[in-house]
Amino acid sequence: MIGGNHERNNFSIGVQIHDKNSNNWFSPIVLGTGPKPSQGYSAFVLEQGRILVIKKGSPRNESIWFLEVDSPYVREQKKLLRKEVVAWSKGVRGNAEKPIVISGPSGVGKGTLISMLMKEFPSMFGFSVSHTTRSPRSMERDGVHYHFADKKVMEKEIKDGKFLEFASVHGNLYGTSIESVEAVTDSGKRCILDIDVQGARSVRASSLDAIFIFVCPPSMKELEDRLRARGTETEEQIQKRLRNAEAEIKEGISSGIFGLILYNDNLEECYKKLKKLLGLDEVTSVNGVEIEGINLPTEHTVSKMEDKIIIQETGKETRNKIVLDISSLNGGAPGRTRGILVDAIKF
Ligand SMILES: Nc1nc2c(ncn2[C@@H]2O[C@H](COP(=O)(O)OP(=O)(O)O)[C@@H](O)[C@H]2O)c(=O)[nH]1
Ligand SMILES: Nc1ncnc2c1ncn2[C@@H]1O[C@H](COP(=O)(O)OP(=O)(O)O)[C@@H](O)[C@H]1O
Repeated sequence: MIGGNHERNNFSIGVQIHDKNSNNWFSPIVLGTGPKPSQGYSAFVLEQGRILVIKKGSPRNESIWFLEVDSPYVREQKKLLRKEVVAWSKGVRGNAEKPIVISGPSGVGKGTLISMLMKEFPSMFGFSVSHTTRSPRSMERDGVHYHFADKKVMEKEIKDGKFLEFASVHGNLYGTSIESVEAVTDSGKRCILDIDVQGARSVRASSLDAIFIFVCPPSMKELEDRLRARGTETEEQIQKRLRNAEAEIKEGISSGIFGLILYNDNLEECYKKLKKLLGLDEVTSVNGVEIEGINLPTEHTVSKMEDKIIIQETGKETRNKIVLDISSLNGGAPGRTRGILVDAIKF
């Protein structure tokens, strides 16, 4: 049962599950940010364990939602949390392209390449801001480069299921919170994750459908030079990072986690290759492609024909129709956003 909760001024709608066998109602753990209560809803049970919820009278990009009740993502979370779990995903227009995981040894140039990508395509990519227990470098800002976290607090949040993945790297705890990925995908942008090989392995084993890129240095000597030239670590920290680098490179190249391997010798050349891998080499526009919100007429009727949902405007002379192609559901991050193809037909 999905329902509003106006009386208690709780501004998100609640979910309850009815167990037919025991005739009991219970409240599952609800992951993701759900829709706010509205005047009316239409709902359809879809294949793959999802319920499509369409809200009436909603502002732009607030009207299409999926409650995932038995999707692969939800099944995985149920196992992890050992409780009943459901997850909200927001429907966004377009393909909600796959998130990009970038790994590589410290100092290889991951951060530099990601900054170049975000600068050239600001509306296309968003960075997943990780949590870490390491101290900030002088140029780093909390909430922008990392969420600098207290170890105890972060460990508790990991236990509570708030993290997509986490790992201990160079003696500190690092992790990607569900909320960080959600913040990027909710804005319709393609998410970039800069995480280590262990984190990439966890993401690979999860149901997050991502592409995996490993960045390699031209040599260990060059890696050492870059780390020293960056000047952000003490000698002891540099030594630790170099010791870890050899194992990381070996695993990165031979584990089969990474479908794409990129050598960062000449920076400009490497950046060009990265753009080519992401299919961006032909893109000349600075703003790239935007995934637009889905804008529905306030007053409408909803019907379902095979795998199309038809939303028809009512109460006006121009009766606009919007067709959602639910067979097109793909990409995005489960439990956050789902891409959906939308056709608008004007009469
Ligand atoms: N698993 C995991 N690794 C992360 C995360 N965030 C950063 N890392 C990795 O932690 C390592 C150290 O990162 P950082 O301290 O910023 O140093 P840098 O790589 O030398 O810039 C790098 O390999 C990052 O890719 C995360 O959320 N999860
Ligand atoms: N291809 C390259 N050639 C020379 N220096 C580079 C190259 N790529 C990155 N750098 C420099 O190497 C240092 C480490 O890069 P950074 O992006 O911080 O690495 P990471 O995020 O992988 O730890 C930075 O000072 C950066 O300017």
